[in-house]
Amino acid sequence: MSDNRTPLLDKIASTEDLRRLDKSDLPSLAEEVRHEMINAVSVTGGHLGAGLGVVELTVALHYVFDTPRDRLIWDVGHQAYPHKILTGRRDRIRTLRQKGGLSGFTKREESEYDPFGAGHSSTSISAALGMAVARDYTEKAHNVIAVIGDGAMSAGMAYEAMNNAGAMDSRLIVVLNDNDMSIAPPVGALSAYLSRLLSGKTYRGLRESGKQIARKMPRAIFEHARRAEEMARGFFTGGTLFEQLGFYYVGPIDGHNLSHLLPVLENVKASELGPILVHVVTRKGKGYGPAEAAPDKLHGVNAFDIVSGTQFKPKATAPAYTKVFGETLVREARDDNRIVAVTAAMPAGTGLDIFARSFPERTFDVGIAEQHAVTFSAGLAAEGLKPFCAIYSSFLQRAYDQIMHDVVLQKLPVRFAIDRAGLVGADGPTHAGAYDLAYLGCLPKIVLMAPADEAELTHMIATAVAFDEGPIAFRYPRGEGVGVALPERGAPLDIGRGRIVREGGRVALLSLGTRLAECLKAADDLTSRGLSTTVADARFAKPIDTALIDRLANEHELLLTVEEGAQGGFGSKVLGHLAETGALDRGLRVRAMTLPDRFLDHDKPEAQYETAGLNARAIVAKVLEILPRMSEGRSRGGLGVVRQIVLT
Ligand SMILES: Cc1ncc(C[n+]2csc(CCOP(=O)(O)OP(=O)(O)O)c2C)c(N)n1
Ligand SMILES: CC(=O)[C@@H](O)[C@H](O)COP(=O)(O)O
Ligand SMILES: [Mg+2]
Repeated sequence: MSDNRTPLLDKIASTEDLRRLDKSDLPSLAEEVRHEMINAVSVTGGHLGAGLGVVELTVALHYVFDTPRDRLIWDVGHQAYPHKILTGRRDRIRTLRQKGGLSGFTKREESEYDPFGAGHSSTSISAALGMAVARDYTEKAHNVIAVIGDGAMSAGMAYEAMNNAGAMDSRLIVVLNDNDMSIAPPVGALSAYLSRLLSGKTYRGLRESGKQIARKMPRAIFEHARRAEEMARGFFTGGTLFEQLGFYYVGPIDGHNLSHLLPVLENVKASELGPILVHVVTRKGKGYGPAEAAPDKLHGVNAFDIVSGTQFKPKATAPAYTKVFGETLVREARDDNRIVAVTAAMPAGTGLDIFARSFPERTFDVGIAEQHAVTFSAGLAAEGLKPFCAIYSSFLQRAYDQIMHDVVLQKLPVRFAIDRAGLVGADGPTHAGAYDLAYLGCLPKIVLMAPADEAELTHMIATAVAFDEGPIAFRYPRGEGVGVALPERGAPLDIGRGRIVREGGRVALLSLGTRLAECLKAADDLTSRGLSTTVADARFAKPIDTALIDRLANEHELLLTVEEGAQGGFGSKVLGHLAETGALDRGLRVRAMTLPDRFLDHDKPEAQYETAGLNARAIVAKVLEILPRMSEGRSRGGLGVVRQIVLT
């Protein structure tokens, strides 16, 4: 608060206003931002701990740098809520992740202060380097700053970017926000290295870090000496990894102490050095007890009670698919010691935390490194183990070449457990599991399954355990199952065989995955309109069950496929098959219902499916849209009664 008790935040419409404040006001401003953020997220839910940890850093960066002219890029973007509050979006902060509201990540369309959109991790240094090189090329002079977390720093892409940046002299500032946490506790040698880096050093304040920078100026002199100096520092003084990669390392700095942060950032801004890495140490969840105490559990939250930190979770009516996966895999692994599990920094998100509790020595968290996770799994499989590589559908996109080149081409029996398949709600388009059916379905010989409910998931896990001939994948959505009884043990399925769930006469709905429940609702509705409807569960997107498809095609007037995936997936395969067999020439009506060919914004999942036209209502509408036309055609041939039935 300022002296007259007007909140400082009320005076800040833009970062220009922030920069007009006296430095002495900044700690109070930071506290206000923190309270504002806690308040907002307590209502909206969202990513809590990461943003709280960078409140002071955010204030300092906008105070020192001339944003948006200077480009500030937040890695992942899940920590950008304080940034949004300070960059003209405070009035909409309580719309975070709600329909029509602010995105939970940075987004170019949303603000000029978001020069690069994110959601997936470890892209910031590459993007920032590209922007820095473009700036130099166009002879501009602004700064480019990437802020990347210690977790995100575990991904290969960050090193690809540093490798490139370290060999160039482009002025680029990377702030490493080291809170010693990923979503789960961080893993790997780099994390251990950062801890060692900290343990030997006390925080550097103004004088020390000022010296760190001053040592490296002026640019002209430094340019000549640069390589020699780097080598000397690297070899003789045991310089940091970052220095050896060609960066100037500044830090470690207490990221909650504005009187340390500001002068260091000012020095960094004033320097003309090539890539600089500022190592800032923060605490995830800072300033909110429950988030500090359990940074993993309060990484992402539902709406919550601020006093107790208790989250408001709707009562579950069925177990989550993720939990069913974790528990089923434990049961399978008790009988098969070749089963091992791989996660890329998402043990709780994928349910492998459950597996890890029973089999810690058979669980491998490789960090945010999906590409490595896949090829590492390929190696495990090559030696006869049964790796279950559990990765969210959208993050698996990262590892496409590894899937093709390291797994599928070599026919290695890696089992892909693809969580968050389909629309995911508040995380929006970056996290939607829309494409796996298309991007995996075109790979030769891969087996691709999608359970209709949680019991089917247990069967598919058993199928994957039993299947040793090559790669096999099963994809399932975020959230709860449908509440069916779970079998004691899953039973392996016949590869490539679907099932009829309900027999009808005129319309056939062929569902892949958990839209089956919507298909059954649609079938009830259609039947009540006189359109007897068969519902089948394809189970396999690859190989498709051609016998089942041919039967549906031969015995019905209209065949609709329904899947929670983009165009080019299961439906395309069915259409291709029917075209090939001549069923289309014989007058069969076929439609593939998929996600639309556009990105869908964050919203509640049910609302997203309504927008996507992939629920019971849309299925019924689609059938009614096609059959009147069909009945008109048929009526010329004497089936006029159809029209009458449909229109009632
Ligand atoms: C490619 C990819 N894999 C996994 C994730 C899931 N994820 C989001 S944030 C996060 C942890 C990031 O840790 P860090 O960079 O240290 O940021 P912090 O949350 O600690 O601030 C993970 C694993 C992701 N967003 N992108
Ligand atoms: C930022 C990020 O990528 C994760 O935190 C993600 O939001 C988790 O999603 P789930 O809640 O579906 O695990
Ligand atoms: Mg971290």
